[in-house]
Amino acid sequence: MTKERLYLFDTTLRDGQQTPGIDFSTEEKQQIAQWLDEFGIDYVEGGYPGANPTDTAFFAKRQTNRARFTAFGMTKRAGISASNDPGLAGTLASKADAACLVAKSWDYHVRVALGCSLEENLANIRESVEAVAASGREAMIDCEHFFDGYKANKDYALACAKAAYEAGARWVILCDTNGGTQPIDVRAIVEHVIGEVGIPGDHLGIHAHDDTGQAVANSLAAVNAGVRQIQGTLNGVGERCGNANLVSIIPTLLLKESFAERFETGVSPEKLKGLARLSRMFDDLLNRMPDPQAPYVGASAFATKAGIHASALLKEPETYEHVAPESVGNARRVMVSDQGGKSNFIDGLSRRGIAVRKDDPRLDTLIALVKEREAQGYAYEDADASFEMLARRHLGTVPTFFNVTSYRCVVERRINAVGQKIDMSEAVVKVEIDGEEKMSVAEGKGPVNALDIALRKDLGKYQGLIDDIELVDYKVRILNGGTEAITRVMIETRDGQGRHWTTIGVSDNVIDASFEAMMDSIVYCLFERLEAQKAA
Ligand SMILES: CC(=O)SCCNC(=O)CCNC(=O)[C@H](O)C(C)(C)COP(=O)(O)OP(=O)(O)OC[C@H]1O[C@@H](n2cnc3c(N)ncnc32)[C@H](O)[C@@H]1OP(=O)(O)O
Ligand SMILES: CC(=O)C(=O)O
Repeated sequence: MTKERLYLFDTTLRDGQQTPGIDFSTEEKQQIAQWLDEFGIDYVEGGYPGANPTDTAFFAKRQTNRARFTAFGMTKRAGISASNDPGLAGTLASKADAACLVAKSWDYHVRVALGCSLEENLANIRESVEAVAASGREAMIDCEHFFDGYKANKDYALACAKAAYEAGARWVILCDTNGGTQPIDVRAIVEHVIGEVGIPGDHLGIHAHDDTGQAVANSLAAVNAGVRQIQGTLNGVGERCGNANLVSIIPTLLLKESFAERFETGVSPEKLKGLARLSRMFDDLLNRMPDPQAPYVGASAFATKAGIHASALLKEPETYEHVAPESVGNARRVMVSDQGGKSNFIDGLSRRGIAVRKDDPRLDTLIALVKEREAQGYAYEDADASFEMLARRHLGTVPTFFNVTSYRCVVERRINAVGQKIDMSEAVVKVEIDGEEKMSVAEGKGPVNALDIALRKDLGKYQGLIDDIELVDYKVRILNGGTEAITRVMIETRDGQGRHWTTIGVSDNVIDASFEAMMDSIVYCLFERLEAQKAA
């Protein structure tokens, strides 16, 4: 069966820029446009030339190689010609291949927001499309509030779409601007536009907002009804609750039979394997934590804690995975926690090179130990190194490298003669190595930092093995309220080769919890490195 082409239109750099908290620089726009272009997106809407200096500068040259570089704009205002309209002039002066102009298609908006007659707005749409086409660019019209407009005055909304199409628009995009339309209505309205108005589906697009959490569903409903262009953004950024998330839509189109057997897009299965990376690079550029539960690409999208799931998953991954994680560049994670059974633990241990048979009684006692410690406040699912140390200690394979015989830390605030506050934290750690006691003293920015420095200052013969490690993240969580609270500390450590590991400590004393996590981190590092030396 011949597949129909679906066109992907990305508006991260335009509607995404309307997201509270997002403000791209020109360099960031260039980087994102390059990612989208290489990924196989058909249209990259780069912004609104003429509206601000960043977008005007961005459109001073073509920023994509393969994708059509698209400028946003709005239809000309009433009372002036297209050639004299300053807004349209910015769009037409740009180096864009295509222009997507927003047009009012809800009569209420024409009256209230534009303040012109319904007929004048139709003329503005026609003349603006003609001006774009005459400039040699591909013309597109975003029919703003199309679905709300259709419900309020069907004939007028349709007249706007028809005016754009008949004036030569390559694409007429039906926008759910306020994001409140339901998939069943999107489908019925799009079918009506195609069936009764006569605009073919391969000239129609959908632009959906996520105000009811259904922008992806609405986009797919529109495709099922016949549209062949989908507008959306990376990770669903966009005004208010965001736009349709292309990072969810694209794998659905490529991997779900009901779409994959009917359609093809510019994204190849090979490129799709870079989807998780693209999504994470974009979050990184935004300085945001990736959403672990993001469909397809989140760190938890193919993770399981549940013992019953892990048991089946390890026999046949398809039992609990709707698609293969590798197809989108993600990975399966079978985690160890109080929700796990033998399957989770055997998998977790074997990934760390620890072989334990299912009938080994030490496996049952290790599981019981983890569950008991999780009840006390530990959480091993993200503390990989502490889990490994716990398991290895339980199996009797971790030597005692050193003993901490005591530690102390002091926090002092002094007020000097001119009333300035001076904070000082000092720590003293005593360790015993091969019968010899060593004492280290350090000052730091706070007590945990001072303790960290003191603990790693002099570990005698082991010092060379830990010189390149540093504490890169420190998280504290209070597990119950009040001054008697139990505190959980998670520490992330990195070494000179860029390897990371996470350890955990739990105590009713935050310093003690921190110290436990730091100790696990150092012991884990020594264990790994000495084992590697033995194996070499
Ligand atoms: C649904 C969407 O997401 S549409 C995209 C929305 N994005 C943006 O607005 C971001 C970029 N916008 C801007 O930088 C500015 O709004 C500009 C430069 C475009 C215009 O700025 P200003 O000229 O100062 O106008 P202002 O922003 O106050 O108001 C918008 C004007 O556009 C008019 N307008 C709105 N939509 C349209 C349209 N489709 N066609 C013609 N005119 C329109 C409004 O009636 C209003 O005109 P008025 O000032 O005569 O009342
Ligand atoms: C054009 C647009 O962004 C909208 O209607 O939502």
